[in-house]
Amino acid sequence: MVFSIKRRQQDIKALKEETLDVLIIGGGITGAGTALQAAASSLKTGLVEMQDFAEGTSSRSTKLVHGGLRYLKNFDVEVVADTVQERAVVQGIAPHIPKADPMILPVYDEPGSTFSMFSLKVAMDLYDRLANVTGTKYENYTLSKDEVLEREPQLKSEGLQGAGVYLDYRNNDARLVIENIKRAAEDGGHMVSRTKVVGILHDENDKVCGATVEDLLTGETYDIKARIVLNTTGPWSDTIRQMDAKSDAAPQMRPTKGVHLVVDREKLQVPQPTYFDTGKNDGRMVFVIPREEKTYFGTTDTDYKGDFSHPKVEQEDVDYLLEVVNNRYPSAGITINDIESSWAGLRPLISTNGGSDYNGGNSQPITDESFDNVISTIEKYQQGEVDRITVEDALKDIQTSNSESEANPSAISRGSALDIDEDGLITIAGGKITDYRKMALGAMRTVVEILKNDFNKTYELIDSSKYPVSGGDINAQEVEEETEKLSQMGVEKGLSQSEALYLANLYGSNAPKVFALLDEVEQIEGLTLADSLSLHYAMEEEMALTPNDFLIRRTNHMLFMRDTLDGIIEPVIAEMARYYDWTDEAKANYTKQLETAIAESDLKELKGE
Ligand SMILES: Cc1cc2nc3c(=O)[nH]c(=O)nc-3n(C[C@H](O)[C@H](O)[C@H](O)COP(=O)(O)OP(=O)(O)OC[C@H]3O[C@@H](n4cnc5c(N)ncnc54)[C@H](O)[C@@H]3O)c2cc1C
Ligand SMILES: O=P(O)(O)OC[C@H](O)CO
Repeated sequence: MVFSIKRRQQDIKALKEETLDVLIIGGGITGAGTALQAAASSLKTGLVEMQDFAEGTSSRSTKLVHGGLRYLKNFDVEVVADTVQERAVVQGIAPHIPKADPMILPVYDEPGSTFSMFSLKVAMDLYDRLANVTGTKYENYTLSKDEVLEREPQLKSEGLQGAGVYLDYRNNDARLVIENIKRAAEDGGHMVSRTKVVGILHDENDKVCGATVEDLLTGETYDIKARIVLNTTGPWSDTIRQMDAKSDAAPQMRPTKGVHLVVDREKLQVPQPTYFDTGKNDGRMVFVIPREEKTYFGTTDTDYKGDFSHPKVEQEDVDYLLEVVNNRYPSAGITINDIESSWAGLRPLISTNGGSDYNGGNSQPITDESFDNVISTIEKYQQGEVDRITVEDALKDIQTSNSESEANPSAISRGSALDIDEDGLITIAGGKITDYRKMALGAMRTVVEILKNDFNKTYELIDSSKYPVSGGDINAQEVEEETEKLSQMGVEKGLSQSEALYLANLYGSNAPKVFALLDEVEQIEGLTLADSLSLHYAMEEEMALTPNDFLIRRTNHMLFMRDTLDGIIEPVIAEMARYYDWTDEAKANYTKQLETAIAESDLKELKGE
């Protein structure tokens, strides 16, 4: 399958001429996952994305596939139940992407601790039980204070009580999006980036029947006709609904900004993903995660009102995260000058989502007393000391705290909501990357029901829990062995072992297609052979239209390989200019765009450089 600028032109032609079953607005993980299920189920499917695929929130996450252990404190059990169970499903359909990587959660005796050692153990047991991890090699366990310090000698020992260790997964968020998009395209979906919805179309009955879009590469606008329009624009969800003149939906989104900073691993050595309270009694927890030869940490969680396409890292974000991390790792002494790269993203939170209802509830966070009472009651129930009624009574007696959630974004549920407006526009917003498939399934069930009832068109949905994304056709139980075998195919084609393994890890079952490019692609001067192949694969099979697309979202060069980035900018731009036959002006514009992105990621302005 070719997924290049040539395919883009074919898809645009089809979008102008066909009436789609479903038009999806937004090419982040929610839209991509929905498009995969729609196209795989043979619906006439189109998706338009105004930026690059995943350029919104879905490339700016903490890059975990996780259940959100801390959400249990808000008693968001349904969100945790859905997400923690989905981890294994996502790993099963995209085995080359999420990787099991147990999280260590140190507990300190300080005001506002999310967990005590006791409640942490019960929460981890609940977490494992919800995900059927109990009794497996990844079952949770606790560590004494000394055992924690043995693993993490840089960690602050004062007040440390011990730690819990429980299963979660690290993820490549942007790659998960593009592999969903590629699979949808392979199955006949028309997936078009740099195409912005600028209007919603209605029929004579004031029902939504498509959208007007602008091709941001050519400036052309055209109409796309569709039986159903699905709004999966995350933080922009209200913007789309407000664009719809027939929609009377009240705004529901409460986007909050989250920032991550990256330092060299030598600066901050953690053996595995580490997750702890900020120590500021603010209801926040922060991750510190090893990735390639770096360590990244985050996040903040602050209400945001700026340009959704361009959330920036501000001084107060840096100050906050440095204070938290230097407090937990006193010997690290990290300063802004140690920061090599960074990113900021917007959570698509739903403001009414205060608590446990997975699809948009409205309870508030519960008091510590209620939380501890429920935890101890569950513990007694598990020991057989009390019956189910007692547990149910404890749940019924939950007292919610004087609602802090107006002030505290971290107390807002990470659940999602699916809304259908009067004119038929469907919006699915909120949620997380981890439960994207379930969110998409919820949307697709609604879509096929409407197609059947209103258009007499019947479709059977595929089982998306077993339908691999592009690159996911490898045995999920033997990822390492299969990746090793794939890499050997690269070695046989002349790649070094390390380059072949790098490409096999990145592309999964698509790696042989990348290796096959060796028959037609010469090593580009200034690039490794692996990067030469990767760049051509990104342009021919992953719709990488700009240097930023390749260096930030198709690979980790910008964020986690900053040391070598400067040396490859020139040859990457030159090869893309040649491949796309850019004018000098276009080449200058893309160069400027990349320089700006790098300067922002480096925090050049904040460093006073
Ligand atoms: C700091 C942070 C950390 C997080 N960490 C994690 C994590 O580790 N694990 C996890 O599971 N979740 C995490 N999340 C949550 C997760 O990232 C989001 O829930 C998810 O990415 C939202 O995806 P989406 O597709 O709904 O939105 P987006 O990814 O934002 O996609 C919406 C898309 O719509 C496009 N769009 C908007 N308007 C238009 C228009 N008019 N026309 C065409 N296209 C348009 C935008 O360009 C954008 O690409 C985190 C979020 C943040 C902010
Ligand atoms: O939404 P939060 O506060 O759990 O933060 C997101 C994490 O960084 C990873 O999901």
